[in-house]
Amino acid sequence: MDARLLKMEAARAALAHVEAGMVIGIGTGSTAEEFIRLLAAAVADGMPVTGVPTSERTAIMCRELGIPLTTLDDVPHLAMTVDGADEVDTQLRLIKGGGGALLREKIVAAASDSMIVIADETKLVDRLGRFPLPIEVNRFGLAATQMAVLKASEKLGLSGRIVLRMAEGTPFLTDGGHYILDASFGLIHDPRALSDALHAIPGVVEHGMFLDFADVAIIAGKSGVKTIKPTR
Ligand SMILES: O=C[C@H](O)[C@H](O)[C@H](O)COP(=O)(O)O
Repeated sequence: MDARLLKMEAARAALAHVEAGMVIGIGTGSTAEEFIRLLAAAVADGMPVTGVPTSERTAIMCRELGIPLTTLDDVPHLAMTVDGADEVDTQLRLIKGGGGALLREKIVAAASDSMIVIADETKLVDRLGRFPLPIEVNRFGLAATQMAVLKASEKLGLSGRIVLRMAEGTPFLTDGGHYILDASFGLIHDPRALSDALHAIPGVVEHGMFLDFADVAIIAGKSGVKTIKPTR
């Protein structure tokens, strides 16, 4: 079964959690886009649902497909958010931000009663860190922030390349107008310590580790769809 079909299966299972009248967060990325297509079909069939998009890219797709949208300014508390991930570990800690949407995704997830993660089985890992960690940083003082990230990670015994994400020859800009540093630290032994260290750096806007966010992960694999809940 190809990856797209698996993503669709996970998205289909997530749609079963959506109830009429809900306002839900809508994630970003290729897996979230499978969910958006299915949600749009449900809306076209008369299901009253409103979405809060986690990126401009998601907003554009939702509008094109006729999903009604609102913002956290109008609805600051959501029933749930459905989103993909770059990595999911056994405790349902995530790495997100491969598409650069991590900040809005985290804000929306934090405003939601529950976060449902949808992914194909290639995203499941024993320990986070195979996927480079996206770190969203303010454009001001980039080199100083990059050095501070390096020093903080070295203190935690992590090493690896930290590179500025580029897009078509220029630095990639997030929806919030920030840069992304992609940090290839390798396996992250203590995600909480790294999270705290990154949050202590003034130029760091947010990082892509989602710790204690996901309530359910719906993982589609060759042998079927399974639902994982955190052990915390
Ligand atoms: O910034 C992007 C998001 O965090 C995505 O949810 C994540 O990168 C997974 O994307 P995909 O479903 O395309 O693998």
